Amino acid sequence: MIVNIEDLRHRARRRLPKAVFDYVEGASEDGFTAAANRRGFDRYLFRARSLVDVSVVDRTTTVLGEKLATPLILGPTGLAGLLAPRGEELAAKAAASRGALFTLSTMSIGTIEEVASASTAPLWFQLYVWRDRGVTRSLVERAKAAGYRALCLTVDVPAMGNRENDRRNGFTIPPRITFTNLLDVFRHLGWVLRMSSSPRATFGNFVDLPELKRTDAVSVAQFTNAQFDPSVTWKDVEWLRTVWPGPLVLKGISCAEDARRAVELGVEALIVSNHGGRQLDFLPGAVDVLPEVVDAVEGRSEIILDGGIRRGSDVVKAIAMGARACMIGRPFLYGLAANGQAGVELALDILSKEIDRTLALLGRPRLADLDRSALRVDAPALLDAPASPLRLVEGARRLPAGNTHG
Ligand SMILES: Cc1cc2nc3c(=O)[nH]c(=O)nc-3n(C[C@H](O)[C@H](O)[C@H](O)COP(=O)(O)O)c2cc1C
Ligand SMILES: CCCCC(=O)C(=O)O
Repeated sequence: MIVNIEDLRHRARRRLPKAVFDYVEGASEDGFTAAANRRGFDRYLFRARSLVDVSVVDRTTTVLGEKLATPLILGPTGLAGLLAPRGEELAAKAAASRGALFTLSTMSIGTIEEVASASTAPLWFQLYVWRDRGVTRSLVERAKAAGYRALCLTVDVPAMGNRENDRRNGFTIPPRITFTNLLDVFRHLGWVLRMSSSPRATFGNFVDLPELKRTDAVSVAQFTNAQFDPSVTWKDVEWLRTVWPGPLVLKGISCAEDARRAVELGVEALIVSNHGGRQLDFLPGAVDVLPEVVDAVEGRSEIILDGGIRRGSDVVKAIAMGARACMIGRPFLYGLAANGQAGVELALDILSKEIDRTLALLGRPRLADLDRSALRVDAPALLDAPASPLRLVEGARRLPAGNTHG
């Protein structure tokens, strides 16, 4: 029986070949940051108020003017179409049916156009800047033509993180059957059969790219390191402003200085994120960095927290700290692998119901009622530990009141 996100994870693990599950689950190097994304939430405890009328709970919010029925954004995830045929389309449909927002990765299997025509959800397009600016510009123009609402530039991949499992597993695009994974593939014939109806097993937005045509199988790191431009700077953010007319979002902000710089350039939303612990290891947990960024931005851009959300209570904590909404990656991918569109809907329902229940128990029936006075930072052992990442976010201890959400 599936009652929470962890149950969905188990189901996904059973249904996917090892190399595919490991790609989804994988963190970089020692996995410190991926674990810190979860541990970070343990430092925030609630201050509940009693005898509040919670007969009506309201978890609606707006993100960049878009009204959402739940404060959840499906994050950009490359190769989601390997978890279920037309996986990105299914996830975008699930977002539409639950009033959430969907972000399509540059590195998706479904194309910009396929996903836009499959779903009525508000869509963002996530951009990686290619060495070939002609390719980059054409991605941006395609996203504009297909009606994506915002462009989300990911800024934490100047090089692909060191995902050692993918190397051990020999994970490639398209996936290959090798001597080492033969038995495992045989054990997952259901997946093989399901995937046989997939339109392709490679990056859909680049099927015409000679590099993809020439090579029959490449590792993700090989391909992305060859294509992504490591020289991208703030100048490129300014350039994107000239080619993209809509709101601009930066994903992967992890300190106050960058947040301020983004605000100066008029970036409409910032995603506090460490890429789910898949990039630079030994960054603090995303929620540990959140107060620093919220305090630096002072309400001039919207802030989204991304990384480690597995419970509705995590979402409530992030919003109380000053985020407008949360982005999720693996939780909806587990759902997608477990049961396609219905699985993603289940992941969204589980989190949304947990949010509702938490708000009721906390005595804050509306998301807009949340502020830092709903929290305590109450883990003395962690607070006093000299190496605690919390030392980096001194502001978190002060917990000033004031609604940063509304
Ligand atoms: C399988 C997988 C693929 C991802 N691909 C991308 C991507 O193409 N672009 C991007 O900006 N982030 C990508 N991410 C990062 C997610 O957008 C998000 O930041 C991260 O998953 C959040 O952490 P969580 O999984 O704990 O929710 C990917 C994450 C996963 C798990
Ligand atoms: C598949 C290309 C890379 C996607 C990515 O950003 C990630 O795996 O985290």
